[in-house]
Amino acid sequence: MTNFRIGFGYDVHQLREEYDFWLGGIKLDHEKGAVGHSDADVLIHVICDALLGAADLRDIGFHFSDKDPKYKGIDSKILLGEVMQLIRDKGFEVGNIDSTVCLEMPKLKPHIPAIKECLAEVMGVEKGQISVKATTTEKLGFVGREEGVSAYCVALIYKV
Ligand SMILES: Nc1ccn([C@@H]2O[C@H](COP(=O)(O)O)[C@@H](O)[C@H]2O)c(=O)n1
Ligand SMILES: C[C@@]1(CO)OP(=O)(O)OP(=O)(O)OC[C@H]1O
Repeated sequence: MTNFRIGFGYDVHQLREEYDFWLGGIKLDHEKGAVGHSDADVLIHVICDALLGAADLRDIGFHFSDKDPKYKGIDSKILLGEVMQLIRDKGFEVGNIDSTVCLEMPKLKPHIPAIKECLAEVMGVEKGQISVKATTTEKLGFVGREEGVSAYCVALIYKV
């Protein structure tokens, strides 16, 4: 087996009024928020899945079941911290991650530095190892209708 491994994550959450909108560990000020068993932070969930996939450690729902009341409303930053521990316990460190959030509104551009800072702290890596990008879907599909938010992430990890 090589010292380098890649992983991929994809996730979707519904957007509804009267829910908080947590994304990348920060709370966005928006009229809609994401629905989930946890705080529904779609960006953190795809990072977790990419890291777990890279380390051959199944997926986020395997470790933190959405049927378990223990995780009801949980801050996804706690889950990401636990995932980092799992991959480090297996002897891996993060090379870099690259992610894309698909979201019609709000614009994420002004929030990217704060998101990177927050994720870097939770993961115990440098900000430069974390890339967060955003795109609309040009008003097409569930993202375009502002019914949901999706995200993709790839992660590179290596054996220390
Ligand atoms: N929620 C979003 C969506 C997009 N952006 C930024 O706008 C650029 C153009 O988006 P298109 O969907 O028209 O390609 C994109 O590259 C992002 O920089 C954003 O900040 N927040
Ligand atoms: C994060 C978890 C925690 O129970 O719940 P959800 O917020 O529903 O998120 P999802 O990505 O649908 O499933 C993964 C679960 O592990």
